Amino acid sequence: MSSNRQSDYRRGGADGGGHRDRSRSPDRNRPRDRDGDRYSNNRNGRDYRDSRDNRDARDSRDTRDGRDGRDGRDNRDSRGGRDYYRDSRSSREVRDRDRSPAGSSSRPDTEKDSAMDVDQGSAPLARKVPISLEELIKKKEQEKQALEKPKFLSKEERAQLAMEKRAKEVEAQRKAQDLERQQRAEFDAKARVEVQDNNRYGYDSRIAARDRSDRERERGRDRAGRSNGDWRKEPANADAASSGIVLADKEIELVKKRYMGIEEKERKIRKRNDKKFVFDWNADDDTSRDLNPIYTHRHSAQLFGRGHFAGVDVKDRKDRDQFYDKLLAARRTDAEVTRAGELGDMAAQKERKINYADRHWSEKPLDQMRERDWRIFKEDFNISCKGGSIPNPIRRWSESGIDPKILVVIDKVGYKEPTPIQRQAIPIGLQNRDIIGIAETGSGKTASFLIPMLHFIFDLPKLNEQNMVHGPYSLILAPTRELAQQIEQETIKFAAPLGLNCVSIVGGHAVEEQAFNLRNGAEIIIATPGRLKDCLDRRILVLNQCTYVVMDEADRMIDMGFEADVNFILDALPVSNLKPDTDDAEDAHKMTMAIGDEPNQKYRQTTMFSATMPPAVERLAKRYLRRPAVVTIGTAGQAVETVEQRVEMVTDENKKKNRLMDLLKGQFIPPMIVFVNQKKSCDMLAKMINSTGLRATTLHGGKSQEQRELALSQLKSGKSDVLVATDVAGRGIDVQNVSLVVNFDMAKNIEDYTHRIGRTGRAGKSGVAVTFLSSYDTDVYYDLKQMLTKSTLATVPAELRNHEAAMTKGGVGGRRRGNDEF
Ligand SMILES: Nc1ncnc2c1ncn2[C@@H]1O[C@H](COP(=O)(O)OP(=O)(O)OP(=O)(O)O)[C@@H](O)[C@H]1O
Repeated sequence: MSSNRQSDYRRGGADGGGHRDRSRSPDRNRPRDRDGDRYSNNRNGRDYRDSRDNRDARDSRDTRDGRDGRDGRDNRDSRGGRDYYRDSRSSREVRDRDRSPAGSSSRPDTEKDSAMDVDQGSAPLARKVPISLEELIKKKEQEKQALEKPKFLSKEERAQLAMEKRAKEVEAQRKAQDLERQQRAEFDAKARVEVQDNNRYGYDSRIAARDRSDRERERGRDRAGRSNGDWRKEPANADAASSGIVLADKEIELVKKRYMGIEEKERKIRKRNDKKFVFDWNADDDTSRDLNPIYTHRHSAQLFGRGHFAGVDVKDRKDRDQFYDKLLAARRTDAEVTRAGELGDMAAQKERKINYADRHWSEKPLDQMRERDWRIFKEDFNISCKGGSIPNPIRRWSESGIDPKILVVIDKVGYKEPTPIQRQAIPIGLQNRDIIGIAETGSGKTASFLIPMLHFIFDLPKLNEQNMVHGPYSLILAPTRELAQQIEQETIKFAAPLGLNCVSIVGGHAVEEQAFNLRNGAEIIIATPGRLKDCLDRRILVLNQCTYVVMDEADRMIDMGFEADVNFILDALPVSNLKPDTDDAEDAHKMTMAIGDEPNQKYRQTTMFSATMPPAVERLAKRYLRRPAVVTIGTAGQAVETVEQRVEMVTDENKKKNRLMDLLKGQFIPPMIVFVNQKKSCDMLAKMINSTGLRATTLHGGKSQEQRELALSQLKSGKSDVLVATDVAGRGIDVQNVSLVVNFDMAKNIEDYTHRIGRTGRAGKSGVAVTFLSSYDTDVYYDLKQMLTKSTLATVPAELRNHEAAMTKGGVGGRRRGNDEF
């Protein structure tokens, strides 16, 4: 071994002993360069690359060999002057490694080192002397200091260390895997043997599975008993538990979240108008599950028997209730039982009483009707009234207090139930009070004044030779001949069976003829103002004993310029029976009594009825009516709700005609009425309609009375399909079952419009009214718009709704004919 060393020395020359060692060392002991290549085995040692590692290695060798003539201390100094330090222990390891192949010394490292250092520092190898104690201590001290110095590793060294560490880890992992693989292989082999055995002995795999699950559960319970007693948690932790780690649910969730990337629910951002309370924590943030024991022992519903609600056994509950009932009953004394019975009876009686008192008015006898019932009753029929003490309305004809003979007639006529206006106006009329009655078209106003009038006349002495010369007992004024005649027909229906005589005095007929009709006297006269005035003027008729006056469609009479005539007629009435303008006029008792000593003398009763009551009528009312009761059904002046109002904007005359024909030949069933504003338009349209196959007839002021009466009777009898008329037929004309009214020309004012469309939808039946509206009708745009808006069966066309003239009362572009003009 020493000869080897020597030869190495020789061969190495100036390269030094370090090089000798290297040549002998196996490859793995060679230092590596930065790329990991091993340095070449350079013989002369001069070709070493000038890498830091090489320099380190060379330095360390030079230091040991002392060939460069410098002592070890210098070397150490020079080493210390470099920008890095080597761990003294590492140095020793390197030295040991270099020396170990030589195996020349068995001395402890420290000794060797000391010896070498002494050799290197002071003398050549031959003069080796033992190291002194001081030096040894000094050396130890130096080494200790060196150890305490901070150590800095180069990047390569750090990489080397990391590589070694990783290699160790990989090795450990590989070993663990090998072990696991081996265990599994053993387990599989064992399981195969077991399965073979089981099959051999017919062991059912399902039983095996069940046993296995039983065992699992048992194990779970044991474990749960040890921990917190919640064995249901165990399966979730089974894997962890098998590895000796029991994780809480929360921890498992966190682990999952970390490794499986469970998405965090986004926190709700509270909006301004959102719910009042928005909690800014998630359900997951609730820690009560971990901390509160209530969650560890959750309650599960206990169900008893089939069909019972969770946790409630109905039968059991019933039994228990019965038990307590029996117990309470047994404890009660006889006196208590009797008292309880009495109290129960009293309560039941009280309830019956309340229920009885609260019955609907239709279930109560008249004498049990309370103020509240009458209020409800009036609301039910939309009745409103004002003016003094108003009697209660009529619920049934039988309760009305009307003379039974009249009731028989009413029944014969076929009026089963009174209409709303009849319910309120008749009892007021029977009290001999003055009335203003306003109700929609076709609502039975005629009977409202006829029935009290007949009742009134019944109290008066029968007309005979002596008293008939003083004229009729009652007078009905109507604006048009047709209406007067219609009222006459209606009156005859009631009066004739009662033995009362009625005569109409209207224009168009010879005065002589009417005088002839009056020859036998008449309790009731129905007249138009003009002709009646004529008759009064001519002394054909006197009104000396007339005590009941009706002005039907009073507003129309004024509208037609009859106000002066009406005044003349009313002034012709006797003044002796005028009501006083005091509270007595509202006193029913005083008003029904005879005046003074005259047994047949009664106060004059004056009534006015219409569907519309414009302010001008009030002037008339103030002059001739005494403390009238005003009865209104629904809203004054409103069109009847049974009429569907349609408005079409058609200006062009030809288009209007075409549209009219479309309507007449459409879905509507005759009779139908077409209103125009001019007489000539009536004839022209009737001709056109006749040419299409429909039968049309006309009614206007230019026709003879016979022609007018014929036209109306033809329409009523069904001989004509269409009546083309002016406003002459607009008021009060009652033709049954008119299905369609067409305003070919819009009426001049809203009142006329209301009466025109009221020819259909009468007596509770339904009808349609179509109105052609043009730019010439702006005067009525506003009122029409208001009326359509109020109706539930009408729609306002956009052209009308947005029209300038419909925005303000009176419209634009023309002056509205005001009521005060008359
Ligand atoms: N109580 C009633 N029961 C059944 N039908 C009735 C009743 N009262 C009136 N009528 C009928 O109703 C229709 C309309 O009656 P009426 O002509 O008196 O109405 P109106 O209110 O005077 O109408 P307008 O305002 O158009 O003159 C008539 O055919 C009449 O016979």
